[in-house]
Amino acid sequence: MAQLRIALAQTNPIVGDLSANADQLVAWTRDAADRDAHLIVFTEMFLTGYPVEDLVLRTSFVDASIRTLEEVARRLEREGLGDLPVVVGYVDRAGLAPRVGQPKGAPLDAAALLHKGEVVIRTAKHHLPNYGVFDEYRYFVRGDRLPVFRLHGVDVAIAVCEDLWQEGGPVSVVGQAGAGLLVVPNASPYEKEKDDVRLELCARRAREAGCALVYVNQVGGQDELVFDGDSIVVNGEGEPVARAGQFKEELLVVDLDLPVSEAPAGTFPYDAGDGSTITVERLVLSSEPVEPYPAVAARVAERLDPHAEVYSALVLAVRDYVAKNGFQSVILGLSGGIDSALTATIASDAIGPSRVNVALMPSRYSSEHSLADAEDLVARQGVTSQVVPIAEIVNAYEKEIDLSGLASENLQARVRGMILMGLSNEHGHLVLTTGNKSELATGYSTLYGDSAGGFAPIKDVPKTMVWELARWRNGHSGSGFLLEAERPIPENSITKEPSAELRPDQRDTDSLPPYEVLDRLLDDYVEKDMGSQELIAAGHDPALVTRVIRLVDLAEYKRRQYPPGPKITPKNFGRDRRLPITNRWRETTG
Ligand SMILES: Nc1ncnc2c1ncn2[C@@H]1O[C@H](COP(=O)(O)OP(=O)(O)OC[C@H]2O[C@@H]([n+]3cccc(C(=O)O)c3)[C@H](O)[C@@H]2O)[C@@H](O)[C@H]1O
Ligand SMILES: Nc1ncnc2c1ncn2[C@@H]1O[C@H](COP(=O)(O)OP(=O)(O)OP(=O)(O)O)[C@@H](O)[C@H]1O
Ligand SMILES: NC(=O)CC[C@H](N)C(=O)O
Repeated sequence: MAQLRIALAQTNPIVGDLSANADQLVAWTRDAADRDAHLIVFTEMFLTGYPVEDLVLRTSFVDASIRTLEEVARRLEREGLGDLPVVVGYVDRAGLAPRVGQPKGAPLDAAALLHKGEVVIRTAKHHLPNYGVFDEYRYFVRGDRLPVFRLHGVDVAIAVCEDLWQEGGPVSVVGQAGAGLLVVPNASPYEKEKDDVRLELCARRAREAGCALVYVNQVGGQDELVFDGDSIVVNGEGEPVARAGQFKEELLVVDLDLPVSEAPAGTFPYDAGDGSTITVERLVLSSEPVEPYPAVAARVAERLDPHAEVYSALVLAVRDYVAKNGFQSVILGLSGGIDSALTATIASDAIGPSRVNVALMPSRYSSEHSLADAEDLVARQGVTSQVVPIAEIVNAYEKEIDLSGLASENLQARVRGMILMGLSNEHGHLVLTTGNKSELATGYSTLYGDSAGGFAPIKDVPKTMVWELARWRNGHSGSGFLLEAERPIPENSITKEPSAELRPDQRDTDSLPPYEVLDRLLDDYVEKDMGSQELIAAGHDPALVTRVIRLVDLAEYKRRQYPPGPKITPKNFGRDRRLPITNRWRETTG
């Protein structure tokens, strides 16, 4: 056996900023070298960021990715870091080396090994995820090899993200190739409770391969996705030996005792068990085991509880959307209700209350407690507020154009949307949209009104979870967020009955069933894709099934115009659920 110290770079790359990502790579590699690591592993497509979507279809982008990789290898050598091998993800193209059956030049979701100023290994993801939020058949061709490099006597194999999740392919030949360690760069987006799935997956693959496994995941927000980190190291029996924290950058350093190999270098084809042939390419970097040294205690970070996890995902998503898109501040309409209260709190926790602006915009139908509850939140959190009464603006509008009923109700929401966009234009604030998933599902929002804005932090949070998160946050001050206030959300905003206040005494339940009933039905229809017969068989009221399905189906056009917001459930509106707007398919109940 031989010891190796592995550094897992759980980093937050910026999509498209290749030079900033390269700078990060050098800085983290220096840190790993200072901590005497023998190998550092970065995340999938770290140099380009992930996902880069149609950027990979541009030759200039792929060229820049390859050029950046080669430059950073040379730079590491120049800066005295070339002796520390670096595994890093980037975008390459097929055809630089012969690959059977692949179009020359098609993009690859690639990983490389950098050593002594050179790119010594180039490989690519074999299994391309093409479900849920992933579209990788559109972008990439598959890799067909498993590189194995000998480092201080230990054979280390490299595979990329989805290769772990599917049977067959490179991971299935790791055991046959006799590797002593498998390292896997990942970009695995967050969804509730996915950390349990990942740990189980890593453990199973390690047992199958009979070797330790190092799983390095990205962290940070990228449009609708948020990456939670949760990098993991398991031993050959599948037992966890180290684990990074969630939603934070971290250089996780772990010492492993690994078997020494003497297999000869060379290239060998293996039947991968999925109809493909995987070529194992062996390279020897160094055969001499390192002198035994005192191991550092590995960190096994505690898991966040389910509410802390979702809340942290939302906070990180807002923080990164704001920072990565160059905003200094945000603005939202604060009604005294729970949706805008939770959105304001997430924003304060993400960027600090001094950068959060709220507009209190009472109308002729606003209840007294609405303004009082909104003012209460402002006082608790110290956000910057302004009161803009809308009654006169609405009156002036109605003097010129005759609107009644719903059209007149919606006008109020639209006037508010216009005020927020005006303040955004004037001061450069990002407008946060406050709708939750139950409203998005049923179309319970006004186009160009409360659905206006730039980023929608709680759009994937069902209303019942909005209340749960608000209660959780009030019970967890000092959880490491930027807002220091005790109980930042007014109790009244949590306990009062929800109302859009667009007409006197309006209640959400005038148009919608109680949210506990609605959310259960939406979960089955939207997330589990059950048809009407199945929904009724599952115990939902048939009349409600017909009504709610209709609302959901007819609201597709609204959802397409809704701002992006972070995915936290297994199926968000957006990348996970794509339905035609012009669509006459209706579920029947009989
Ligand atoms: N297929 C389609 N493709 C493209 N556009 C389509 C369309 N069907 C209708 N439209 C357009 O959409 C318009 C109707 O949509 P929209 O103007 O939004 O209005 P609408 O959906 O009719 O009304 C808004 C609903 O949301 C509720 N609301 C409003 C504000 C806040 C809250 C809350 O509590 O959060 C609830 C309100 O009580 C009401 O039930 C039509 O006039 C038409 O122009
Ligand atoms: N009086 C108001 N002042 C400021 N903003 C408002 C006001 N009323 C509504 N809004 C904005 O419009 C959004 C939709 O609010 P509305 O009251 O119609 O329904 P809601 O979904 O119950 O939201 P909330 O729980 O935040 O009240 C609010 O979240 C808020 O951003
Ligand atoms: N980037 C990837 O290949 C990610 C796919 C994988 N199933 C995950 O969510 O972790």
